[in-house]
Amino acid sequence: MKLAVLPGDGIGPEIVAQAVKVLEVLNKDGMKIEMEHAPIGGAGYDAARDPLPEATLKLARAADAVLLGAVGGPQYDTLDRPLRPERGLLRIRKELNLFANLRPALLYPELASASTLKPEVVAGLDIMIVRELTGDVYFGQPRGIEMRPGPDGRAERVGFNTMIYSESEIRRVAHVAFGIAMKRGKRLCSVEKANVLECSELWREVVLEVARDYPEVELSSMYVDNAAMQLVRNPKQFDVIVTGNIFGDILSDQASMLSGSIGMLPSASLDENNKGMYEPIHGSAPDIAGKDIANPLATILSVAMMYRYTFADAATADRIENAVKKVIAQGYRTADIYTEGCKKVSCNQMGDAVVAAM
Ligand SMILES: NC(=O)c1ccc[n+]([C@@H]2O[C@H](COP(=O)([O-])OP(=O)(O)OC[C@H]3O[C@@H](n4cnc5c(N)ncnc54)[C@H](O)[C@@H]3O)[C@@H](O)[C@H]2O)c1
Ligand SMILES: CC(C)[C@H](C(=O)O)[C@@H](O)C(=O)O
Ligand SMILES: [Mg+2]
Repeated sequence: MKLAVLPGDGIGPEIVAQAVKVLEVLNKDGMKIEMEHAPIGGAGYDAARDPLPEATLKLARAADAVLLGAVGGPQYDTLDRPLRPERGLLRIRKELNLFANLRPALLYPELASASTLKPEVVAGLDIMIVRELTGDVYFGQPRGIEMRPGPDGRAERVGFNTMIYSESEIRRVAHVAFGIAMKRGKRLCSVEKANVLECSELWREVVLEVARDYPEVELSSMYVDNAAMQLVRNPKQFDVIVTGNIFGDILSDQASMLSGSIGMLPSASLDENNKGMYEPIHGSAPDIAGKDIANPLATILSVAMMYRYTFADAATADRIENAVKKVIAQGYRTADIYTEGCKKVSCNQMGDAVVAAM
């Protein structure tokens, strides 16, 4: 297996190094994963004046899977938009056609007290958010900032983006979500804003059409503002959520806090053949970068997802997830999930603890 490893920026290299330790253990046990590192995001810009250097994209295309840390940082925020780290991430998702982004929010029982919500609200939480990843307002044209006449007739700046979905884009991600629901609790909630947006109206219609192929799945629809509220009021009402790119981005960060920390949520971004890119849902966390205090578990759990979805090796995925369960049960905590009485560890120490638990 060939794995493209793209650490990126900020805490990216720190957390990816811990996931690489886990992969090295698997290699020692005979797995044969060939890892090749390449720059992306700000690191890509620094190396090649491109947030997605040609060589990185070539490596990612040739690889069986991609492991990514995170991109972005304040030093890049004033670059022209096409040169910004985030654009490199969006481009690799688009280039590899990774339209289905799986973001599981799962609460490890010992972390109930790390969540900012009451333990009884989050205990037993297990939600899968399926976020469409290559469409929506992220990629819609036209977009830009330009001068237009203002209310007083004088020119003023106007910023605009386009929210757009075709029925084929909605249909393919809906099929992925229904398929996942079939393997879980058979309940799917489609989240949109059909009361206001035509784009969402079409989303709702197409999801209803796809539902005919999955009579066993109980489908509901919810407006995104209500969904944001319900996720905090009673998150356990959800099994699988399917939603568009921007709503999924926001709701998954929100859902991450139900599991104790954004540092706990992994993700898989898949194409139609389950080839994929794996990354934590969080960003490069510039505020804690270089301090060896970031939580690497979301990245390590992303490696488990890689085994489950791209390599179809559930036993290895279980092995990694069980090691994470074990270190949490043993009381190891990075700062973001620390509660009194636990063992506070650094990013590196957490990686070592997972390796020891394998
Ligand atoms: N997929 C990605 O690469 C990705 C995702 C989100 C944001 N970003 C980028 O990251 C930069 C920072 O964005 P932001 O601050 O809005 O979001 P962020 O996710 O980087 O950080 C938000 C907060 O969560 C904390 N945090 C995040 N990951 C953590 C971890 N593993 N362990 C402990 N704490 C963690 C951070 O310290 C910060 O306080 C921006 O440049 C943004 O564009 C990248
Ligand atoms: C950095 C940004 C482009 C990205 C997104 O919005 O998709 C991030 O927030 C994420 O959730 O992966
Ligand atoms: Mg996000």
